[in-house]
Amino acid sequence: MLTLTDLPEALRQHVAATRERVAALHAELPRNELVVWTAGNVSERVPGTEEAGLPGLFVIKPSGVSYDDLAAEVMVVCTLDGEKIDDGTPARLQPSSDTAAHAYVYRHMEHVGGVVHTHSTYATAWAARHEAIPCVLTMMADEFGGDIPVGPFALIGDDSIGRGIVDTLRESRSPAVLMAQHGPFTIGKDARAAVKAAVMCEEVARTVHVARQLGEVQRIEQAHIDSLYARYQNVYGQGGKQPEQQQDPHHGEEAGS
Ligand SMILES: O=C(CO)[C@@H](O)[C@@H](O)COP(=O)(O)O
Repeated sequence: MLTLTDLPEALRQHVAATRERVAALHAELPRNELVVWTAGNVSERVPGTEEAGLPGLFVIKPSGVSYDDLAAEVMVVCTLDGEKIDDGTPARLQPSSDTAAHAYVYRHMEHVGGVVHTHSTYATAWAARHEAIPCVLTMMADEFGGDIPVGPFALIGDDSIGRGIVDTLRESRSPAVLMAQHGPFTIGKDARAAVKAAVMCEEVARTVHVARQLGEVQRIEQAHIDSLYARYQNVYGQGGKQPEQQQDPHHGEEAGS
């Protein structure tokens, strides 16, 4: 078993910083009303392992622990096979029950640095119906680049959920997938981006549901979706990229391709 204290100092510092980020980001789940009790989790890939010639690692919350108690020192460090390393936490402290799903995503989507899972009400209601959320809002085009897809029903406990997430998201620009009759999983370049996608996923799930109560909704034309997505992903905010820097952040290709 890999032992944290045996790792190079630089990597130990990366692990410590990742633990701090993942612990802090878990507070965003109840703050944004995405979870009840402990029903949600955040993980982030530890940077620098490849450079050190070591196996990939990621940090995830311990299973079933209250968000009030999720300090950095109880964040669990796992290999990309989902195995807990000797990370300084008590041996009895088990990683999230979704660790296998997060690990599968990290093994099969190298550009992904963060994964989030919630059971947020409106997104989970769409998942209960096995129904993709149609791209009828500019905010959906901005953040999801189209519809939010549905993934297959899969039981927890092996690679089934992770495989369903990856197989679905590989066919979509969306950073969110609604796993049928379970709930949303989101990805991002880091854990913060994945938490943002989870917040936006619940927001648009609610808005589109309300709109459909009022009447028919109409999907935005694909050309407009592509244009909105390219702008938001590459120009929005303070970090506007120059044309040569622009790419699709979820898939590493040219935006809009
Ligand atoms: O849906 C499930 C369990 O069925 C989990 O996603 C949820 O309860 C969160 O579990 P963890 O506390 O992360 O182990």
